[in-house]
Amino acid sequence: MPDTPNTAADAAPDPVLGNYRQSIDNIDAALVFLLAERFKVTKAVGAHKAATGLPPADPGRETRQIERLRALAKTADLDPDFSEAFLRFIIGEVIRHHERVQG
Ligand SMILES: O=C(O)C(=O)C[C@]1(C(=O)O)C=C[C@@H](O)C=C1
Repeated sequence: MPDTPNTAADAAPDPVLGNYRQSIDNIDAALVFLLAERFKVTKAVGAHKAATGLPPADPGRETRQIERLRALAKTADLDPDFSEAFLRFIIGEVIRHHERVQG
């Protein structure tokens, strides 16, 4: 996976902190690629919805996604409230994209 090098400002004099930051940078890069893939798919979904007259938002689907993500978060020892807020933020952005496509 391609990555941009750290700036000098990121370089930590403490090697332990430096190693942690290297992992954080790798994880952040993965998140960006994962989000890019998700938005590629939702862009296609938005085009499909516009072409077939489906509404931008599907609240039932969102409820099921959030329920599932909250359960996964608990299993992963991640705060379920944070996970829900994160997913709601992304879905909100997707719905805005869908609405723009529908005009
Ligand atoms: O699954 C859909 O119908 C989508 O448009 C995708 C998505 C999502 O981002 O996951 C976005 C909006 C909907 O309200 C539900 C889910």
